[in-house]
Amino acid sequence: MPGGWIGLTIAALVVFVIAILGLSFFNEGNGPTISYTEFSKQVDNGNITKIYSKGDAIQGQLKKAQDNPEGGGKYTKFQTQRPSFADDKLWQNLEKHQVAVTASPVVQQRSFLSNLLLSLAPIVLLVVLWVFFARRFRAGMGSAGGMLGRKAPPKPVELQPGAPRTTFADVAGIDEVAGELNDVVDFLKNPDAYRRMGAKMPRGVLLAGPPGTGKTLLARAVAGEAGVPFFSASASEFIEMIVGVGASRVRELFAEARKVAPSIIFIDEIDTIGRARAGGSGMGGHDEREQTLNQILTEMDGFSGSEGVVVIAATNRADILDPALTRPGRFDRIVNVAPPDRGGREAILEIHTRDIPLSPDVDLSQVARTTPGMTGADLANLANEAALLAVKRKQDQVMPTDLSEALEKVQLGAERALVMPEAERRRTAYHESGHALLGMLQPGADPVRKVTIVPRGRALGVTLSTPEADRYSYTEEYLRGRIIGALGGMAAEHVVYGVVTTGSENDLEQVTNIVRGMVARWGMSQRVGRLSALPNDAQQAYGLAAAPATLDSIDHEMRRIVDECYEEACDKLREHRDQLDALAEALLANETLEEAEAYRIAGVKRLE
Ligand SMILES: Nc1ncnc2c1ncn2[C@@H]1O[C@H](COP(=O)(O)OP(=O)(O)OP(=O)(O)O)[C@@H](O)[C@H]1O
Ligand SMILES: [Zn+2]
Repeated sequence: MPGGWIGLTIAALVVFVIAILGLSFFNEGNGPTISYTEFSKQVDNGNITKIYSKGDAIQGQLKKAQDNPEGGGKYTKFQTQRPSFADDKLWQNLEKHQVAVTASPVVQQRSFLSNLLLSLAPIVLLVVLWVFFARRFRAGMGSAGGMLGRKAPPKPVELQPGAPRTTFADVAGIDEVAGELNDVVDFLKNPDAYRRMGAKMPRGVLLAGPPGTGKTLLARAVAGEAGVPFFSASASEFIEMIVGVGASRVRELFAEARKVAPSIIFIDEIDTIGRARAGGSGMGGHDEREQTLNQILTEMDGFSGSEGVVVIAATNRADILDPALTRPGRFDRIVNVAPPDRGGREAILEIHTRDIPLSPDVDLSQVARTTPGMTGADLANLANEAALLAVKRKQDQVMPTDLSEALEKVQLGAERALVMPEAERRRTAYHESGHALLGMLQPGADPVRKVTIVPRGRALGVTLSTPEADRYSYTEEYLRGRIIGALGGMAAEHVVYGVVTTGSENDLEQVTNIVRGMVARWGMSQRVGRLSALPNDAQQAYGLAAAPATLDSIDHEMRRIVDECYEEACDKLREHRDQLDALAEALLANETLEEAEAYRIAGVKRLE
């Protein structure tokens, strides 16, 4: 247990310091140490009154004070050491000068230092005990730390009862996300109602999204809405500490939170400890990470679910997280926090200019239009920079020019390109419109729920289609429709620009998966026939493998189907070009279109 050796180290240091102090204290009392030559001279001069000797160590007193060889005034008391090889007539000399000599036997006496230590032993014991109990006591209070290089752990931030609370009103542009967190708030407000019904609440919520999208803000808002204490820690702080401390800090944090439950624990940057474990245990830092992660998982497993402690974690790398973290009963609720669209940006700007006097000429919706790609943090920064400029210029209001100059500054200062070039936005708008329009036109296809050109992860835009009800099997027509829809983005770029970009990688992956299944697994190609032409593991274990000729025809058939679908996609888009244009323009203006809006703009009646 680290506490033990930390305590011992401290005690040892304390003893050491006291010993040094004690030594110098004793030295003071016995005067400076002078050379034996100097001592002999004083004896010859008859300037010694008495000495005390123990072995060859001599302490003594002068008649007349001499200049201190160590500097700092005069001395009368001194000490010195007689060299073992000295063959002077010391005794005769002392006698001659009538020096009083006292001596004590060497054998029975311990050395000066051990004498000192022995006399200090009770004190040392007390100090050790004190340190030990103080540490235990402090650890029990959940705030150990501050001693000897041990980094003081972050103190849980509880919301002060009187302090202004963060609420959902402070969060804008991510309404869906706030909605998803509403039942967490509800639960925290009234855990008893849930307990009575035997309902289990999610223990962990994972907020996933790029930096600055308001994940921390959201977690605070959940606490604020529910009026419960908020404990915040950053996962990286756990592993910066010395080995073994990360896990105990986690334990402390959860213990504190349980004491005041219902409450929220927020763990930022969970990916720093929650990365998928690369096989095999690595070096020290690695183990520390794992121990800390395991402790978090253990604490979460320990929840009965009705204790009312909800853990909210944030990451911008949800893709690399250890699957153990997202298992049921842990962070089983993943909430994606995307950068805001135009409407969202306007709302965020409104929040962050609440306390800034704006000139009536300032049009926030115009500012929102010119800031695609910016996150809530970027916009908060923008508003602040504009206010700073206005102050510098001694204006009493923020003018449109302040905002546009602040925007330039913010964009220049930001490392990443905040704003997608207009040409690329337009191309993305066409790409997504292609997916969406073909999805709408395809009979039997899943309805288009949402189209957006707000980037998510590595995707520049997203078209979301989900079925009305669960599907258990698929017709060939449906699968072709899916392929056509997936090729819609590339086809739209082809039709509108005549060239294609790299933006269709994921689409093509999806297409390949579907068409491989059609040809090699589901018997939808006459040429390959009704057989499972890509053997599964079990079949392979029996040595079953597709013949080269079969592989050839699979390849041929996959290409044929995809080529046919691509032709059809391009033809359809050419035929419905004005609908495609209308969708793309609407996307450029609004960035996100919901289902009803999208169908209305495309002029397509939803096929039931
Ligand atoms: N949706 C939003 N509405 C209002 N303000 C926002 C929003 N998103 C971010 N902000 C502003 O940006 C600041 C920083 O956001 P926050 O720290 O919550 O982002 P984050 O997603 O936790 O970022 P990181 O991943 O870097 O920790 C907030 O304090 C707030 O002022
Ligand atoms: Zn696409």
